[in-house]
Amino acid sequence: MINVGIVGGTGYTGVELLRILAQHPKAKLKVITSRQEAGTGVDDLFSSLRGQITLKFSDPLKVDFGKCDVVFFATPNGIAMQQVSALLGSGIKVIDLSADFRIKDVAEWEEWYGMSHTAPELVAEAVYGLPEVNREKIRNARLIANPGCYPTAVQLGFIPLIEAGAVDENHLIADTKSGVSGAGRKAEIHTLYAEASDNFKSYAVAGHRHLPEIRQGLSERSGKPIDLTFVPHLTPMIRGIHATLYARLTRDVDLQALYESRYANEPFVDVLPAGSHPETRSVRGSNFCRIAVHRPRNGDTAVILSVTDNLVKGAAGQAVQNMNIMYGLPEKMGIQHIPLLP
Ligand SMILES: NC(=O)C1=CN([C@@H]2O[C@H](COP(=O)(O)OP(=O)(O)OC[C@H]3O[C@@H](n4cnc5c(N)ncnc54)[C@H](OP(=O)(O)O)[C@@H]3O)[C@@H](O)[C@H]2O)C=CC1
Ligand SMILES: CC(=O)N[C@@H](CCC(=O)OP(=O)(O)O)C(=O)O
Repeated sequence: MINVGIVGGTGYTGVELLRILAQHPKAKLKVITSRQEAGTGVDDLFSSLRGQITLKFSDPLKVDFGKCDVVFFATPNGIAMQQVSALLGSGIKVIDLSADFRIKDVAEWEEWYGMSHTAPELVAEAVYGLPEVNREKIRNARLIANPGCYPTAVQLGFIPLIEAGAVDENHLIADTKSGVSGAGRKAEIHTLYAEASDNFKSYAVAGHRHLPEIRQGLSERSGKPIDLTFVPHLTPMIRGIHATLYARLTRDVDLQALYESRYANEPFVDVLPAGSHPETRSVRGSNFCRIAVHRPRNGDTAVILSVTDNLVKGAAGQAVQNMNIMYGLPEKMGIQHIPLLP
């Protein structure tokens, strides 16, 4: 069994980790923290977990992770980096769902995240937890930087085109939509029901912190710098990411064949039949990324549609996928949930 700790067990990604790991055949939850709910029974706060988890939330400042093999951080940016060094030093592996270790250029990270990095020496070692790209590195990693929700959907959508060198890589466009749970389980005006339930809006058009993460990942696939315009939107739904990606083709390519070939052996990337329009509800609660490719009027613009559940493939499910790989388990173990329909 893998003894697991979760820091931040009451947030949306933390609760998704609880949902998944409570039924994971090889995971044993040992520590779950929450400052606000310390001492409360997990299943008292989340009745859907009744009969699944008997632990109480621990105070993160008083907890001993010594009995854990791996600790997941489902905490705001800037928290994991304060604790990872000590955990690694104790032989405990870390899977960080925050952005603390995703961007290799520490100065760039500090600029976008507005804080000084307290563990810069670990950034180089951290493995970016996108299995479709880094599976072999993930196998032997001590520290995983789990990708963000938008970067997961956008990179999986663009990667086959970038690897094939088939597009103008300096004028990529990512038009992305997220459910409100992407903002986290905290009281903010813009995520209140009265504000978000009957509204649709773009935000951070001038620059979103996922831009450097996506640029880093796609530039690595290309072997040279790429650039893209990334525009996120907040949609009146709870969970889901829908990315509409645009790229100008620089040579003729059979998009359907390219994507089917690239993702043929990927357990969680589903390339839909030609002409499809993937819906976020088709991945709700599951670890799948469903992709459809289009070339309107057979012109020189590729339109790629990519959908994920921001809390699963965009966060907790991908984190457990990475854990499975790190521990030599079947990659789909514990994350084979079929989406809830309709
Ligand atoms: N929501 C999403 O779709 C995605 C989120 N992420 C990232 O994952 C991380 C978690 O996101 P999300 O679950 O939405 O966040 P939430 O705001 O929903 O939850 C945050 C959790 O962290 C705990 N926490 C807050 N501050 C501290 C602290 N100083 N020390 C220890 N624990 C703390 C909170 O509990 P308490 O305050 O009681 O301790 C809570 O359990 C973030 O970095 C986010 O950017 C990544 C991909 C997708
Ligand atoms: C709707 C919404 O607010 N989404 C969040 C995405 C949060 C996320 O993915 O977290 P990381 O920054 O750790 O990747 C945002 O746009 O900031």
